[in-house]
Amino acid sequence: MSMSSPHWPAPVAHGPVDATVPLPGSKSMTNRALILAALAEAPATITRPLRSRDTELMAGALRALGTGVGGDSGDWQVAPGELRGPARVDVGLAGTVMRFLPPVAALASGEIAIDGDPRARERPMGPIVTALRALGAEVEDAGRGALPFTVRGTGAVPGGVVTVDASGSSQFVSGLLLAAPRFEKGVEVRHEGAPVPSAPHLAMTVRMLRDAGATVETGENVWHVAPGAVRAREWPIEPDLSNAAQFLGAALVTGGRVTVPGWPPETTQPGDALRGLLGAMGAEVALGPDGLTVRGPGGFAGLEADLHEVGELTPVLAALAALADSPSRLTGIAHLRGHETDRLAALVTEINGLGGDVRELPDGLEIRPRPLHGGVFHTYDDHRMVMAAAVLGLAVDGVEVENPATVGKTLPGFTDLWTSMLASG
Ligand SMILES: O=C(O)C1=C[C@@H](OP(=O)(O)O)[C@@H](O)[C@H](O)C1
Ligand SMILES: C=C(OP(=O)(O)O)C(=O)O
Repeated sequence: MSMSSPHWPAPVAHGPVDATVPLPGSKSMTNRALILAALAEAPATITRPLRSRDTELMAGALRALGTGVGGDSGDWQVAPGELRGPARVDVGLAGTVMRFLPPVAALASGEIAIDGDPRARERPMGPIVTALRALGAEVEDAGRGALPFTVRGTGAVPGGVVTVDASGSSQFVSGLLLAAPRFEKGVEVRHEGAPVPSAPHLAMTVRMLRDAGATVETGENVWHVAPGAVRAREWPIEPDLSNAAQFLGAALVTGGRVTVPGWPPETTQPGDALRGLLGAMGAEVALGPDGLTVRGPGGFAGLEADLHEVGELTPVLAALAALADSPSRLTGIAHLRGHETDRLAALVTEINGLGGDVRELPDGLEIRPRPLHGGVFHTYDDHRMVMAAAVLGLAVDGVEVENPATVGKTLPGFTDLWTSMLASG
């Protein structure tokens, strides 16, 4: 369970920010690297990993299965071991752990009991459970296709072809693919259903598998991973570009400048789409050797965008939209109802609670800017609700953020980073 903490008064910006904000590593890359390193033939190092609740949970889960994951606060040294139970795995509220770990547990011998936070039991899991069974693993649940469940491993999984409906989460596909080289026949995942969200995250899975020496072929709604060894290699982790959203957004809200150093010239991270999205809102965006610099011209426009591929950017973009000069329409994000919380409902309730005008659409949000007032902003154990609240607080006096510590899911030092950014204005 995440700890709750006293309300955080989100600071108002009293002038344009002018700051360089180095960011910790990507959650999505760190948790993929941990899985691939645990499945590899030899020890390897993950450099500049994210150390946060979600990644510590992944490290803990892999340790519980017999993997060595060492290193106090910086790099992680991963020593693959024989995967075995009995073990208990806590996935917290981490989508990457609840969807990526069970296929690894299926490779272990013994019973692996998997559970998480109360909300984790409500997040969609059915396609992973059904697919693992179809691939030859034994999974015992209460018939709900949800957490908690137990994987009874025999030390090997036959693998083969499986059809899933991954319209609810790309992580169903990624989870099956990441462990697939170690399945006896490899795995071919075929998707049937409404479109799979989060294409960049799928590209990240394929890229990192290939970086580990796996043979991966992809087509439309089909991914094939051949059986084979997973190569040990160093995993350098890029800064988390999705976690850049609120800092870069602060440049837009205050008419200031924010630079995020280390922004990769080419990446599979969805946060890279911020360049185009913030540009469409009127930001001046420059990618160079110093990193990504965003400058706000003063006022800024709303956004009409399909965020299906970059859903995790929604909470911060919605907060920006509430402060913009014109209305916004964010679509393609029905699947956010299954995220840390129902993000569409949470954003409507909390922004409207401050006097906003946000309406829920079948697949998104319509946001009409209005003068906002202070009040308590509830965060529903969702790190990105804390980030969204901070953006609103830049321009609205008296925003009190409930349980700010929940931001530690992916960015434990957030409030300090935020305060330092404002201090350097
Ligand atoms: O694979 C990943 O690392 C992720 C995939 C996405 O999940 P969904 O496709 O469920 O939105 C994203 O929202 C999540 O934050 C991280
Ligand atoms: C949806 C998110 O996380 P998770 O990996 O738990 O799905 C997110 O970080 O916005």
